[in-house]
Amino acid sequence: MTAELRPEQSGPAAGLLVVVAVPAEAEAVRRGLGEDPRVEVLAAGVGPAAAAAGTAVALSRGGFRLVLSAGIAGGFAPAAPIGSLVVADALVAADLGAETPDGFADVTELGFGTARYAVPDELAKLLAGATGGAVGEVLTVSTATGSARRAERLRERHPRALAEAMEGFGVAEAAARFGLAAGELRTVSNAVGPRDRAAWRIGEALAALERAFAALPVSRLLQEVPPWPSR
Ligand SMILES: O=C(O)c1cccc(C(=O)CC[C@H]2O[C@@H](n3cnc4c(=O)[nH]cnc43)[C@H](O)[C@@H]2O)c1
Repeated sequence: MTAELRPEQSGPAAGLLVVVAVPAEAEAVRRGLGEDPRVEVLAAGVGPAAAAAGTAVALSRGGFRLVLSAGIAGGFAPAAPIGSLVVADALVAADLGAETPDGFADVTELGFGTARYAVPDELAKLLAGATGGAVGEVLTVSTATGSARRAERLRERHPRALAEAMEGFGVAEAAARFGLAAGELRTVSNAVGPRDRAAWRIGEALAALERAFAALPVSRLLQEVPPWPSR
């Protein structure tokens, strides 16, 4: 079912929670999945804070074994062209930290916790095998990249990054509080870099998202992925 965020809602005993940002992404995911009572789809809002809050409220109702962050994303060309699909093997908070005289320092370097959640190998392999997606890091930012220079800095710091979005790390933080692994599945709507909304291909990315979820091996995901996140 596609859930709005209502804490009092007693959701189904779904095993898989799929968290997206906006209703258009939730509709694409649900079109791909069809009516599967084992899966709940939540449009939690844009950005890591909304994603974390929405995920935590949903998980507090119980019954979930696995969480996926999903939706459209910016791709780092040429590895992740527009319309392609990306499977995360790590969810990385790319702008959670501080500017220092020596450049950006993330929260881990500052001594304040984690900036990275690894995805269990079983999960990344199952998602990639079923969808054909490229496997690499997916960056989470609170401010979408809008320049070539920033895109270049992100690639220098994260050479395995394939995509940039705004929710995955928030989803993973909430999932970890409930002892659950989180993965991320993104379809590329635009290139990470200078702001060019005319170049965005949101419809193409939403169609690719629907196809990815039509191929999702829900039973295997729920049976074969370990419950604890690995960092
Ligand atoms: O108005 C702009 O120039 C602009 C540039 C990048 C992203 C946005 C968004 O409003 C993104 C909102 C939404 O979509 C995901 N997304 C898609 N592409 C990107 C991206 O290049 N960088 C970060 N997030 C992206 C994101 O997960 C949000 O849910 C506007």
